[in-house]
Amino acid sequence: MNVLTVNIAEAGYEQDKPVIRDVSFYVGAGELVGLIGPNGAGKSTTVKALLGLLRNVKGDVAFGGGERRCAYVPEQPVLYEYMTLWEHMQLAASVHELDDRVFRERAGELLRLFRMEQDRDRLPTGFSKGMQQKMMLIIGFMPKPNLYVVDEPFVGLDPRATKDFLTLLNEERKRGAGVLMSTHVLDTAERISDRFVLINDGTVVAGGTLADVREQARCGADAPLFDCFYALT
Ligand SMILES: Nc1ncnc2c1ncn2[C@@H]1O[C@H](COP(=O)(O)OP(=O)(O)OP(=O)(O)O)[C@@H](O)[C@H]1O
Repeated sequence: MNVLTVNIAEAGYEQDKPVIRDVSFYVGAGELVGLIGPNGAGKSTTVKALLGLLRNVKGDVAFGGGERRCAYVPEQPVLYEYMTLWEHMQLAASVHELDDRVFRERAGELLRLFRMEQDRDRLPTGFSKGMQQKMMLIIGFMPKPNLYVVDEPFVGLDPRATKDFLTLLNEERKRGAGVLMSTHVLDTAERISDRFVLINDGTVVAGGTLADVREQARCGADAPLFDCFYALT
């Protein structure tokens, strides 16, 4: 079963000025798909298009797996200045209609995991960049969705937080959640992704497993993802 199927013919910010073209891929239940490509290639535009945040989209996007469809973890934290971490978490819980017992249980686990228990009643404007990013992850993980769309998670997180995040993501994948992860950190992407979608200049230039991508890039059987990326872009 696919938790996400994307068939975008065209999408962009202004009418008749498409930024991406012919972008098609899927994310199966339990799969992690790495969305990779150079700066300005169209990764964020693809993510915005599939989340329904762009007006000029031609094509179809289908979410599978029933309720609690999708959690989006943005690269730039989105936060309310006058709300504490705990209040942000409560807001997310109410948006996703979690009942209070489930909310408290998950909220406690997530605060513990990301070592933010001491910070729950603080305003996030006083948090470091990494702490703000952890806050976005906590909020994203709370509803236990079928699909996670995660934008560049590795840049602000320290090694310990990265490991905790990946551990949690793996647990979620075992439960059947799929993940679409946009990133520039290719060695990590290579290690954790089941498949890749490589975007360049607004369109998909390669896709599939690492072996598929190596073949499409005419790279050798041991070539790292970085070399394939370089060859294809
Ligand atoms: N709000 C916007 N309005 C108009 N054009 C935009 C807007 N945001 C991005 N673009 C254009 O869309 C193209 C693709 O940008 P996009 O942000 O999707 O790239 P990206 O692959 O996410 O890059 P990066 O790795 O740098 O984040 C670029 O040419 C960019 O200038």
